Amino acid sequence: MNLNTDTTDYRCGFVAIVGRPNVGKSTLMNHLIGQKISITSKKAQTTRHKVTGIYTDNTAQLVFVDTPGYQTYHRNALNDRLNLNVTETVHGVDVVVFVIEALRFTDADRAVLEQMPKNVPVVFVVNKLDKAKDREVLAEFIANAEKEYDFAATEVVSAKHGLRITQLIELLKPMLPHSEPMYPEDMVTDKSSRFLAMEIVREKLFRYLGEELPYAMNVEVEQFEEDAETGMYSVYIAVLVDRDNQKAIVIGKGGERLKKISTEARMDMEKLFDTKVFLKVWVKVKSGWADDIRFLNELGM
Ligand SMILES: Nc1nc2c(ncn2[C@@H]2O[C@H](COP(=O)(O)OP(=O)(O)OP(=O)(O)O)[C@@H](O)[C@H]2O)c(=O)[nH]1
Repeated sequence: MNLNTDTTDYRCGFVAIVGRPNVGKSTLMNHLIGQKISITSKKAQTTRHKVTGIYTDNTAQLVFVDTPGYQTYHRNALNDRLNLNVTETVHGVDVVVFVIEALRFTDADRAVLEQMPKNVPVVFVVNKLDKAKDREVLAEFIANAEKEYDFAATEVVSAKHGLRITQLIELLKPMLPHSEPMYPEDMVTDKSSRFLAMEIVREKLFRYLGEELPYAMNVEVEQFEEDAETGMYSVYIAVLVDRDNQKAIVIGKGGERLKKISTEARMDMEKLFDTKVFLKVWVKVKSGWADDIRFLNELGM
């Protein structure tokens, strides 16, 4: 791409994607930037870290910050930290994208809206358009939902099916300040490979553990090395759980589950990093960690 960034017309700014768990924020961001960097799962509350995705074209650069789902139950140190993260993220951005599911506007959605700063435009994005077959019902739903907040604009999309994503980008552009791009044009994230490797393993854990997955679980990169000669990566990742029986669940019968998780994670990493990857994943027991603020700090959360 040849960027014509010396004109004063170029726009660049920060966009926060917010919404209650499971409305499709991560899926939306993946489509917005055209690459899978934020993890998605059928289960709620999978995004624990702020992930930055960057979209660049000839007229604008949109820097997306993905926020963890807003959760009002299960209060512990970890969730307090998550909620703090949402509030911190929406301050200091140029536009907020508030995502809901088509035909569902719940109290949890309202709770997220209540955190919006008054001086930042909020774009209302109705996701899962594919689930709203009756267009008249959808129009009525949107008209009612628009009464809940003074939105700057409204857009309907299907993140999963990649519908109307371009329209959303075009809608957001004029809301950003005139500025040169902040990041190089070929950059899609400012997260390190180390972080991305961890996110990939977390995604596989959520995918393969289903309902058995305890929320009190985290993933830690113990070692991440690139061979200077071959370019091959060696990645050592620990999965931290609360109890021995949870460790057994993650490992699975005869080690089958952990093997599947590791193999798929390695394949995803090889695609993303465009090199061969040696990956070792193991499970460690760490009791009570979800309530240990100092430990959260050590994890960089
Ligand atoms: N039918 C349909 N499903 C979707 C759409 N977008 C996302 N989903 C599904 O909704 C579920 C949740 O998507 P995520 O992107 O993980 O949601 P999230 O808001 O990031 O969730 P948290 O990380 O829990 O905050 C996944 O199963 C997605 O495949 C869509 O446009 N249509």
